[in-house]
Amino acid sequence: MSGLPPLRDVIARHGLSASKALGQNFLFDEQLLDRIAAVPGDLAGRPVLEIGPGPGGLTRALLRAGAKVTAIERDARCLPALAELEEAFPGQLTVIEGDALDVDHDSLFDTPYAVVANLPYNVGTALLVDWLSAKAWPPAWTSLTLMFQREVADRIVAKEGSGTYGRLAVLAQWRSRASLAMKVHRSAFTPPPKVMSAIVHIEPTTMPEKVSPTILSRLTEAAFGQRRKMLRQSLKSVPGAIAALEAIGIEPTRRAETLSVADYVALAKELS
Ligand SMILES: C[S@@+](CC[C@H](N)C(=O)[O-])C[C@H]1O[C@@H](n2cnc3c(N)ncnc32)[C@H](O)[C@@H]1O
Repeated sequence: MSGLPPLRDVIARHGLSASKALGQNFLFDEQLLDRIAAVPGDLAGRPVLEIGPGPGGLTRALLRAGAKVTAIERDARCLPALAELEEAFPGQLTVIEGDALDVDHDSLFDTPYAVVANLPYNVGTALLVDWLSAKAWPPAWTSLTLMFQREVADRIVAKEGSGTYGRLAVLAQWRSRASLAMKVHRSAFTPPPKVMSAIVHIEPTTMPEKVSPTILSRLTEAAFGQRRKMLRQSLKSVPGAIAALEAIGIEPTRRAETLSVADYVALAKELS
């Protein structure tokens, strides 16, 4: 949008040197930021939770798209730059200073909300696991649009048979649809990180009936914990699992990564 100063100027004016400890790699390319903000679909008038707005590059793009953004940022140095955005888009932005891992996100919204974030790797994965483990399904979030290291993005969307397929793929796909929305080159960030990135987009689907999330989690933990072993060995620690394999016609000589997400769901259902 016209009227906003270039992001590089905002950073210089507020002295926002990127902090390595906070995993800060900023995006300045406003066209790229607009493309990321378009991934969740039309955001006009919709509530959005943004984690880690930093100097506000992605925040601007979300505001331009008409979203009503609630943003949680840990680095107090960024707040003056974000306050300028609050002024430029009256009534559209609320900023909360704090650690996103400590905030109850659902309590910030009265209606379902989309999540959009460019986060440091470890925080992003921890939050992703929390969002995907929501007790109520469908959850309060309508979609997750998240930047990850390319290798983590691959693990989230992986299909059976691939080397990156594991617990994270099953968790992200058993009651959601997860797709790789966009690859982002490391040179798009300032400073550039060592590795490539990608945006993953996740939407909840119908939760399979009569499947205990706890049992599903226990199964994938045991199976992928010893992914090179045959299931008859790796699943020994889960009571009833070997019999359940046979009951649904899965050869116990197979290995964890050969079972599809649907196979794990069927197995968990048999045990639930
Ligand atoms: C990779 S930078 C992205 C900044 C900006 N969204 C962009 O795309 O240019 C990550 C941001 O997350 C913030 N951050 C890191 N850990 C956080 C946490 N636990 N809770 C909230 N924000 C966090 C950092 O301070 C930083 O502003």
